[in-house]
Amino acid sequence: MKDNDPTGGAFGYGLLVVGVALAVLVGWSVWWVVRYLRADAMTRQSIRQAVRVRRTWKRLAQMLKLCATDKMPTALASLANTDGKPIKPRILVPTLKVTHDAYGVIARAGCLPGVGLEQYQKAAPHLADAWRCTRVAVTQDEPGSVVIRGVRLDPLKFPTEHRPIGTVPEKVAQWELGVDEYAQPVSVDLRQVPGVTVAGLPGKGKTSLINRLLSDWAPAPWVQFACADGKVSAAYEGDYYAWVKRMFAFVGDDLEEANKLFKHLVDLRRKRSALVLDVLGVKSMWDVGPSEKWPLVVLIVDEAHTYFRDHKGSDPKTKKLAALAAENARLVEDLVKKGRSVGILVILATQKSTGDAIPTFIRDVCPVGLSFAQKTAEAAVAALGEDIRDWPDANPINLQDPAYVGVASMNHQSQPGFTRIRTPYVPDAWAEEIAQTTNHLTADPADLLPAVDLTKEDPNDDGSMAPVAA
Ligand SMILES: Nc1ncnc2c1ncn2[C@@H]1O[C@H](COP(=O)(O)OP(=O)(O)OP(=O)(O)O)[C@@H](O)[C@H]1O
Repeated sequence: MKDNDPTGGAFGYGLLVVGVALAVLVGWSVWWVVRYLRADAMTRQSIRQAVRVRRTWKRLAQMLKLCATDKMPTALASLANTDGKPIKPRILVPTLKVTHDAYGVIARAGCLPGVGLEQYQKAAPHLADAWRCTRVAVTQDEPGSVVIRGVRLDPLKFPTEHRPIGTVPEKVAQWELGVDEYAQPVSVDLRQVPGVTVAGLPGKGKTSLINRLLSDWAPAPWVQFACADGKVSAAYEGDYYAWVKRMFAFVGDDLEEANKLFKHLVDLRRKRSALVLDVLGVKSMWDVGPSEKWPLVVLIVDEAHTYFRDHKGSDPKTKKLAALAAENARLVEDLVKKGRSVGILVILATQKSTGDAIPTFIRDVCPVGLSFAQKTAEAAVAALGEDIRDWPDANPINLQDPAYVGVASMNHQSQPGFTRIRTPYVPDAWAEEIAQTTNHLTADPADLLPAVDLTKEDPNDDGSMAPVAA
């Protein structure tokens, strides 16, 4: 009887398995083809690169000495070895999982006895050659494997754009900056940071960088902005015109006006210092985070040298300007040195990189520094500090090529070295849209505080006036 034929049943079952396997294979191939066809030209190249990397890995790993040799036979091999011949040592090839993005490949490679981070890092230049990458970096984020990032194209040379989404950022005071030389996102946590300096030759992207911070943060009720733009006499002449209504204060290049603004902010700093414990119940605002009632205050000082530069001359007008500049520097120093715990952040930008553009006593207390292209090694040092001399690859004097407009070198006091970042361009129209939809959030942070008497003298404060809660 045909129905009871066991070979027939096994055959049918086998056909079914083959059919399912074929269907899976076809489904998987279609998925890949669709993915490939939908990708842009750069990503397609990366997909082909990833296939090549996977295909050649076994051979390449052996040639680059990234394999290990296991001379000890396994129990199974010993059992199977009935003819008594010596058992061949096993060559262990590290596992490799490869993914891709527009810039190149990201591979996770397994570690083996004697083959770890150090060996992979040594092999990185050869991996770059074999995989046809501009750069390869090897890092380790967990024991047992390493991440190999290979970029076929230099992400620093590809201009990008950023469209702000107009919603409150998920993370408080997180500054999304762009991508590094391996196309990895770079952001800086500006909580607890009192000052940031931004330097660079004209037209290299300083304003666009600050525009992004404004666009991303403006929808948040926990932030208020003030701006001193030394490039213009009136707001409508400059880059921040669209933002004026989202700012509780704006001044142009008038030193006296700027002086008034800085004094207002120093008063705010002193009031907040007097009130922080009473109002927030903590000594530092960052213990509870900024809020609508106690917002983070961001002061942008663009073309900072306008307000601080030395005025030389003995006529009364020059003397007055010199005195104002000196006082401005002292006031801004106060904000940077004492503003952190009460939620004040100062961002200073300048085209000029000399000691009087951003006085070194202010620059050195700003934990984050960024510099776009610079013309001379001295200017790079003035912008980023002496350490930049030890990091020639990251030196902003190498960013003068027009392809690097929008690329900055950054140092952060919490980590050694410098990171080069491709910052995106934020077209004015997109920034204006955000400014318009968020200007109802503007409030002067001083108006949000209870009254404080700032005139009482505190004998413990070096003879200066200290505020006393009223
Ligand atoms: N991140 C960027 N990517 C690509 N192009 C950019 C970027 N940032 C700025 N640009 C281009 O450079 C021009 C000048 O940029 P921006 O005004 O930001 O420079 P700046 O350094 O602030 O100059 P200045 O010191 O004169 O104010 C922009 O209009 C834009 O065309």
